[in-house]
Amino acid sequence: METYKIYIDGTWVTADEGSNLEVHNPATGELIANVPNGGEKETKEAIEAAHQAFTEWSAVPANIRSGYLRRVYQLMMERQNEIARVMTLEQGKPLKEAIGEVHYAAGFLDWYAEEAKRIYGETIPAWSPNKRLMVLKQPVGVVAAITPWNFPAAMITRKIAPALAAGCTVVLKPASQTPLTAIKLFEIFEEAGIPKGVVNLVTGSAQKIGKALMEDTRVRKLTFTGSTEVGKKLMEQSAQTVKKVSLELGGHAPLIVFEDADLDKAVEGALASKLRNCGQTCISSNRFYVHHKIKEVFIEKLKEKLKDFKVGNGMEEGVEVGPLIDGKSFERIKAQINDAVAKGAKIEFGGKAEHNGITQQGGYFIVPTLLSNVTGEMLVTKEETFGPVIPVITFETDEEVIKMANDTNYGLAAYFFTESLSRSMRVAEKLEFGIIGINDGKTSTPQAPFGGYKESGIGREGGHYGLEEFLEVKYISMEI
Ligand SMILES: NC(=O)C1=CN([C@@H]2O[C@H](COP(=O)(O)OP(=O)(O)OC[C@H]3O[C@@H](n4cnc5c(N)ncnc54)[C@H](O)[C@@H]3O)[C@@H](O)[C@H]2O)C=CC1
Ligand SMILES: O=C(O)[C@H](O)CS(=O)(=O)O
Repeated sequence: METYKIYIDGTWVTADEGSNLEVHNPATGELIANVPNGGEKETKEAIEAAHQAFTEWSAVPANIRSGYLRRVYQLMMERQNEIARVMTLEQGKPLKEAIGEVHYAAGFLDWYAEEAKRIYGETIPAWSPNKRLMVLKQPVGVVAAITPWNFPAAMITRKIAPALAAGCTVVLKPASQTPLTAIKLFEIFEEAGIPKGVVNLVTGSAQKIGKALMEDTRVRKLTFTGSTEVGKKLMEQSAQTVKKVSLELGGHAPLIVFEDADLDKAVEGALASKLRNCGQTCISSNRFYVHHKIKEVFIEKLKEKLKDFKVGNGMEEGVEVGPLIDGKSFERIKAQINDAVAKGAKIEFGGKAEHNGITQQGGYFIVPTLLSNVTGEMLVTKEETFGPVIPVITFETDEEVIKMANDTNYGLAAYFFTESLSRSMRVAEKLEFGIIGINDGKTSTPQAPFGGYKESGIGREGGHYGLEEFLEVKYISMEI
């Protein structure tokens, strides 16, 4: 069994205590690797390395920093099969989807290699003839990045690419379920020649590593992707040293099918936004609001398509829906389905939840489950699902469905299908969500701002917005 190392100050090292964390294959439960169980000591060493490297790295000319990012992009694309295979082994997503994620993740390097060269300041006309006013953009400093298990490559590059482009240095703590993809990326960072201390990787106790990062005044920025619950905890901890924060948190996306929708487009969009990564994404549609006049035909069309989806081990040819990440997710989703049925929902398709019983660390599969007669009293309409469940709720008027769609503390993504231009603008403006898909269930792309309203987070990642999160604005007033 391979035991990997963590990357601190340009060196691969083990954890001081010598203990390791196990990594399991969620499709089979088998143990696939060990990684260092790092804690406060390793985290402080990583922060010191990033702090020491910052002065030099932030002074590297933008076009040189851009060159490093470009080299990382090239190496990721050359190694895409190797990275994808590791991702499927530790996260479970089908290999084809893993390749897609590597391309998406590399896309942030491609985008920020260019953005690095366009960090412009400005001059401002002074009101006094003997004054000159100007604005500089400067890197915020040492960045703490904490990432989730569901997109083990893209959530890392969506943070590290803009951070390096801005001239920041980084300490990353990846999810304990998916450290191997992070290690692959750091092998590439090293091969691309990124100077020692600029990027640092620590695996181990989330609480200990998080606490050390949040308490340290040298860490000036937290960028976090994960649950709203953990995001709130980290936001509280970062307040003690007033760090800048970017939080990409949970979601509970509505998907609305209006009476005039192109139903084939709506079915395609619904499945794309629902079954990607087995529904384990923060922007997956969670609530399907369908106009009552087209509900039956929509459900029949969905059922027809669902029959084609093969559930199984992501390494197998043709599998499109992999396993859930762990037993906790499996139990939560089963409970949501059972709660809905107990309160009157009908299982139109799926509903079969099976565990191959090998270990508690894996083998959890849920067949995509389509529920009708769903009402607002059911858990599926209130709690984030993070799994392949499609609850269908009917509506009659635009005002009614917008009210229901907005009735959540989340505000990340929302989708709707209509052929009316005026309805498109009216509804898009009234939905309280940071990402809106109109006749489109696949909205994520490196050049666009990703982020949410309300308890789905603070700040944006991607596009030029994502770079601003790692920059300070400095105002200079000069008397001449
Ligand atoms: N808005 C977005 O872009 C995304 C949101 N999510 C949300 O995250 C959840 C699922 O992902 P998970 O990884 O299970 O979320 P999670 O919040 O449990 O973990 C996310 C990361 O935080 C770390 N962490 C957990 N407790 C911590 C603590 N006390 N201090 C420091 N770090 C800590 C974990 O080890 C992991 O690296 C879902 O709610 C999903 O909606 C997930 C991915 C993307
Ligand atoms: O973890 C997630 O859900 C991602 O942020 C969604 S995406 O950006 O990979 O689409």
